Amino acid sequence: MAASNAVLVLNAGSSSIKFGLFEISGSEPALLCKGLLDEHEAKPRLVAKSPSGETLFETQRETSDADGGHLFADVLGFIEDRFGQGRLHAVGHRIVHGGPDYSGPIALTDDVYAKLEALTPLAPLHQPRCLAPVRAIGALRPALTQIACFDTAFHHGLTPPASRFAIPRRYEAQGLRRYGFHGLSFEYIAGRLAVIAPELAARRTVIAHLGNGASLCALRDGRSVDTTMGLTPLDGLVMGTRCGTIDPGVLLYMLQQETMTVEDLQHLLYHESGLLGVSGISADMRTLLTSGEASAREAVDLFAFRAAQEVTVMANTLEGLECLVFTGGIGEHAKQIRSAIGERLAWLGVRIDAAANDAARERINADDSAVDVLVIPTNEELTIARHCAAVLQRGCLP
Ligand SMILES: Nc1ncnc2c1ncn2[C@@H]1O[C@H](COP(=O)(O)OP(=O)(O)O)[C@@H](O)[C@H]1O
Ligand SMILES: CC(=O)OP(=O)(O)O
Ligand SMILES: [Mg+2]
Repeated sequence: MAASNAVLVLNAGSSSIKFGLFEISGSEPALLCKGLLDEHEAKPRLVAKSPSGETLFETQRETSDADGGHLFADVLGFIEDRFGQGRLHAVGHRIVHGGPDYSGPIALTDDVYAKLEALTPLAPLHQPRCLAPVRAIGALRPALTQIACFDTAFHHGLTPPASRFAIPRRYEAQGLRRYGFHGLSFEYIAGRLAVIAPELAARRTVIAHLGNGASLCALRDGRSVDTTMGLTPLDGLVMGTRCGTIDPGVLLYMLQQETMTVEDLQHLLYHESGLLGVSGISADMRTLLTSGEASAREAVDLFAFRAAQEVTVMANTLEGLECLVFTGGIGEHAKQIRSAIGERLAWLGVRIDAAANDAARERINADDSAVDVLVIPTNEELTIARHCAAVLQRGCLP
């Protein structure tokens, strides 16, 4: 029987479920394979690749099931066939909202699960997608340990005024505050920055995680001191289908003048707004960048305008800007977006080198830039695997 030393990591985002299988016997988790579970398609699909990107396994279901359970059965079956029965020791999950109670990873019990499920209204696009695999895997392999790793945990130390909303104080006592998200990505980037550019580790840094969801983190001495998402992952930047920061009067208008229900309004803000709403074409940055339509250009322009605007808000919290890091699907791959944001920040001394940006080099600032500008691919799965290894080593199991 194989040594039971592997952890399956599931990273359920708003537009995809990424997975990674890691061996956790050494000092750093080692990737065994990675892949994608695509349950959005009419025919749900699983693709597994080797660490170098060669396809190891691919399967497609003829029909979709409500909770994607078939795909989790497929991924567990693949792992057991390829890496040995009994090899899998635990499953680590990205859980988007940890609420006020969780400042670090925790083993999932029925009690923890119930608390996380109760947070669904604060992340309606994400929390059900993050929790569905927990339930499916619990039903398929009840003996497997499951561990929750939170997007909110990295921002847990945020303090007023950054964490505070200007509403009556009694609501803060009920937990209405800025939580922040994408923390597993920001944590990875903070750690990576300390390795690849230790001279920048103490600099005033803004990390721009630009993916289907998008947010910024103001980083001081490796810790989050401000972020653009708030109580929910709806705040801050323009996103694929989310509006980001908006005049709250618009919401009142929708409820009163458009006589929308709360459900309609939630759908409008989470699913119909952002790049999709403004372009009327797509939520996908790749599609918009190649479209010739004026509305696509305008959506892209608004995305970059708002991102640059919010970088200055983060720089204000940091009392300066010395380092800017791009990550996430758009941050890593869309050179046009990096250069558009850089141009809008020229007055802060940001200068991007066109050739370095085109080649997506790790460092893309020009020599005369007052701000170091880097592109660092994120790795939320590795962060989750590290947390799982720590939880398992501490023996903090249910
Ligand atoms: N080569 C590319 N050029 C422009 N945009 C890209 C490219 N590759 C991915 N993207 C964009 O990245 C976004 C998805 O980011 P990602 O971080 O993978 O999403 P998620 O939030 O689901 O994890 C999409 O808008 C996609 O169009
Ligand atoms: C929190 C969030 O917005 O996540 P994603 O980018 O996966 O949508
Ligand atoms: Mg993501």
